[in-house]
Amino acid sequence: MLRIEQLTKRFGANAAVDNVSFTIDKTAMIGVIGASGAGKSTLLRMINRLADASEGTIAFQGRDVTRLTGSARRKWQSECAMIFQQFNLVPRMDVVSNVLHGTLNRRSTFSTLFNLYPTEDIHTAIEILDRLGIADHAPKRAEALSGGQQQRVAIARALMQDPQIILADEPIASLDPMNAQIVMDALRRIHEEDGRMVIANLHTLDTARRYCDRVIGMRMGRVVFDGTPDQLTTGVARDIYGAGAEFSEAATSTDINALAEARHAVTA
Ligand SMILES: Nc1ncnc2c1ncn2[C@@H]1O[C@H](COP(=O)(O)OP(=O)(O)OP(=O)(O)O)[C@@H](O)[C@H]1O
Repeated sequence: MLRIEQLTKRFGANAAVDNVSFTIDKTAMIGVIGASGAGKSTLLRMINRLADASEGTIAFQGRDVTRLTGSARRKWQSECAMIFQQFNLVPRMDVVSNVLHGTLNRRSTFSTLFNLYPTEDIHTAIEILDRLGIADHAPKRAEALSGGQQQRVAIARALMQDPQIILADEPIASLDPMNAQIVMDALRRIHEEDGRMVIANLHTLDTARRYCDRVIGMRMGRVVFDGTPDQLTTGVARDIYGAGAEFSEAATSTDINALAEARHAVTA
């Protein structure tokens, strides 16, 4: 499905991503972890073609997407929708219009200019918002929503593109544990129910273990771990983060697990 081969991105003398290769041969939810500066964002941005590779190839379903240009590149970008830590919504625009922005790549300049959306697209946008539990907020300005709700709007915008892959760059880094859980649950459900591949950069180990089928660990631009959540032991994590014996998992925790356990205790 997705084959990354010897992918490198250099910024001057610094290789942000250094000779990375891996294959994802079935739809899965993948977590990419690693310390700040390990190259996680650069990797995702290259897959989405927001950044160009210096060397190597990215192929999806046998098609090389590494050097697409113009409309072919834009088409690829809608096949692998990206969501970001800071949501990247238009704050003063209403929620449903933000979601409809997901169709920009396939609309004419004229209709974009005058905000003309087909009724069918408006219905689809509302259905997606409903699926994510935020249809009631459709007419509100995006800036009036909480962080967790805004991230769900961003996910809805991504789904509007009907992508095969969702690339999530630190999707919960700005959220409190409860909203982090809601957003991660939504991504997992989208993967399971729609069969979409999800690749998420995560800064916390517990989230990667809890939600992902496979975890890729990066350190200084290289892949230093590629395995299942079970294989991601504290010792392995220490190597990925380049930390010593003082390494504490708590430092990379969102407390999603603690929150889930607390809920379980209340309902038990
Ligand atoms: N546009 C750029 N110009 C120059 N250097 C860059 C640029 N983007 C990233 N880098 C460098 O590439 C390296 C990897 O950065 P990247 O943002 O991919 O890491 P990351 O693992 O996503 O980190 P974080 O978790 O802090 O977002 C860093 O050394 C960073 O300074």
